[in-house]
Amino acid sequence: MTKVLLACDKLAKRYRDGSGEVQVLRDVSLEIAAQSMTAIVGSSGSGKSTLLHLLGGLDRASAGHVSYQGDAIEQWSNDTLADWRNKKLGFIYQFHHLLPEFTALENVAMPALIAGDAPKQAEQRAIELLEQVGLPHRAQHRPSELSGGERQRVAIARAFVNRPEIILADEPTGNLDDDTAATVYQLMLDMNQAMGTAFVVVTHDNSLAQRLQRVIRLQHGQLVEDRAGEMA
Ligand SMILES: Nc1ncnc2c1ncn2[C@@H]1O[C@H](COP(=O)(O)OP(=O)(O)OP(=O)(O)O)[C@@H](O)[C@H]1O
Repeated sequence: MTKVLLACDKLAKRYRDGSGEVQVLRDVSLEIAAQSMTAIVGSSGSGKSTLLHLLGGLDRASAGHVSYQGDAIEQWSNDTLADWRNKKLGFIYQFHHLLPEFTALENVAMPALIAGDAPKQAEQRAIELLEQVGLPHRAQHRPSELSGGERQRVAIARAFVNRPEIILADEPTGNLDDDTAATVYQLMLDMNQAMGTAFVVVTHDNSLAQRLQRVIRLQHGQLVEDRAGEMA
């Protein structure tokens, strides 16, 4: 049986605004298996980013549960959550969020240093990852000296530095042209194959989503479709 890494059960999220409550997610239950690749699609405002944030413990649900290997994360303290996010999860965003004053190498090494790795060890791991994403020659460049696709590849390398079990990616190719987006997608598929890291990828792009193993669709905050993609 496949190991379930991350799961949510009857998840709901409501926001209060001036005129009352807005229900952004309702009754979402799903399981993410180890080493799997899942796309979350749906129109703008359907709740994709909200779901990803709840799965990553970046926000708290209004109702329902998120569990990691069977442990309900809402029971954890903020310190435990932060430690879990640093060591077991990787995050990739639409805008790379690289630190502008640091080199590509330093950006990739940063989460390893935060996790307590020795600087030499963190640097060595960052060099290996920059090689894996095809950018060893850009290690000493700052983000402003890199192309959009290169920055996103550095962000992918950074997401892997602490050997996470799962990477949550929010529109990782949303800011790239079609060809660069396809290359970055292929890189994520290759990294999944090479390291067995699970991915949950929020995307607007149905054709890229279709290249993953599983495609989940949200509509008005509800899970309306859960089907196999091409990779299945
Ligand atoms: N902090 C907040 N307060 C109030 N409403 C919010 C808040 N965050 C998100 N929303 C609302 O929740 C809904 C879902 O937002 P979410 O960002 O999850 O959608 P999405 O599917 O990721 O959209 P997109 O594809 O445009 O990024 C939207 O209607 C949004 O306006």
